[in-house]
Amino acid sequence: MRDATEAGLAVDLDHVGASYGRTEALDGVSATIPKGSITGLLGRNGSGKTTLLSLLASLRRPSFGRVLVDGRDPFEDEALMEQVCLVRESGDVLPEERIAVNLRYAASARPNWDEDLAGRLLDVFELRARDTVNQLSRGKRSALGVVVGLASRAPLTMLDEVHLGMDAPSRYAFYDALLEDYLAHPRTIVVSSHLIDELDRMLEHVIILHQGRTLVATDVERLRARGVSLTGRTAEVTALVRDEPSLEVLSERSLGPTTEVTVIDRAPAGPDPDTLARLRGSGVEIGPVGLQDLFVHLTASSETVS
Ligand SMILES: Nc1ncnc2c1ncn2[C@@H]1O[C@H](COP(=O)(O)OP(=O)(O)OP(=O)(O)O)[C@@H](O)[C@H]1O
Repeated sequence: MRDATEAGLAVDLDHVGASYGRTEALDGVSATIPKGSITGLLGRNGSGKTTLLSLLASLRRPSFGRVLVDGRDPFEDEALMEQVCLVRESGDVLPEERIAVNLRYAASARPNWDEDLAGRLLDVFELRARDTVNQLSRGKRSALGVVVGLASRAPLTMLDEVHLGMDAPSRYAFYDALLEDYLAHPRTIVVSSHLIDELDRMLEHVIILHQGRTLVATDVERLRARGVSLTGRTAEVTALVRDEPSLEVLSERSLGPTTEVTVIDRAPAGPDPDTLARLRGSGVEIGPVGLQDLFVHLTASSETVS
C-alpha cells in the first residue's frame, strides 16, 4: 500500500509579499500548486522564484499574505518541513564533506529517503561516493543536488534551477529520472527554470512570475491553448489575422508565397470555438506554439492572466 503522503502536498499562496529591506521581491502573489503535479515555476531573472520557494521551505517568512502547505503555515513547523525538500543550484550540501556523508545526512533528515534510488542516481550521474563536494565541478555538484532532491521523495520537492549547471546529456538524464520516479511515486514537484523548451514535455501546471507578481498560474494545456501558429498563402494568412482582433501576432516568417505567423489569443481561455472553426475553415494550417515562445511573449509585456 502507498504511503498517504505519496500523492504530495498542495500549496496555496494568497496575496503573498516578501521583501529584502526596501526591495519588494514578491508583491501580492496568489497561486496554487496542485497536489501531485509537476509544476514549472518560470520567470525572468529577479522575478522572485527563489524567494517564493524559500517561503515554502520556511527559510523566510512572508511580509504579508498567507502561505499554506498542506493547509498549514510552514513557518517553524518541523514535522511539516520533514516533508518539504528544497534544493537550490548551490546544491544545499555540506561542501567540506564527502558525497557519502552528505547522503547519510540527507537520509537521516528525510523520512521517505530511498537508498537504492540514491545509489542508482549516483551511477547515472557518474558521481563517486568517496569524493568531497568541494572537488566536484559545477555540473557534478548540481547532479548531487538532483540526487538528494529525488532520493528524498519528499511530498513537496522543489528544485530551484538545480540543473542549469549540468550539460545536456546530464539534464536529459535528470528529466528522465524525475519523470520515472514521479510516475512510480507521485508527489508534488516544483521545478524552477529558464530552460522551458526542455521542461515543456513534463510540466502539468505552470506559474509564471513577473516582477514579483503572478502573471500566469494555470495548467499547461490551458496556457498552450492560447497560442497557435497559422501557415498558408501570405495573402490569406494576413487577411485572417487582420479579421480576428482577439489574435495578437508574436512572430511572422515568410518563405516564398507562404507565411507562418505565431499568434496568441488575448483571452486567458484561448480562442473560442467560433474563432477556431473560422481558422480551420479558412484553409490555413493551424499548429501548436511552444511554451517557450508563449513565455517570452507574456513576460515581455505586463499582462496578468492568472
Ligand atoms: N538576499 C537578498 N538581498 C537583497 N535583495 C535580494 C536578495 N535576494 C533576492 N533579492 C532581490 O529580490 C528579487 C527577487 O529575487 P529572486 O532571487 O527571488 O529572483 P529569481 O526569479 O529567483 O531570479 P533568478 O532567475 O535570477 O535566480 C530581485 O530583485 C533580487 O535582486
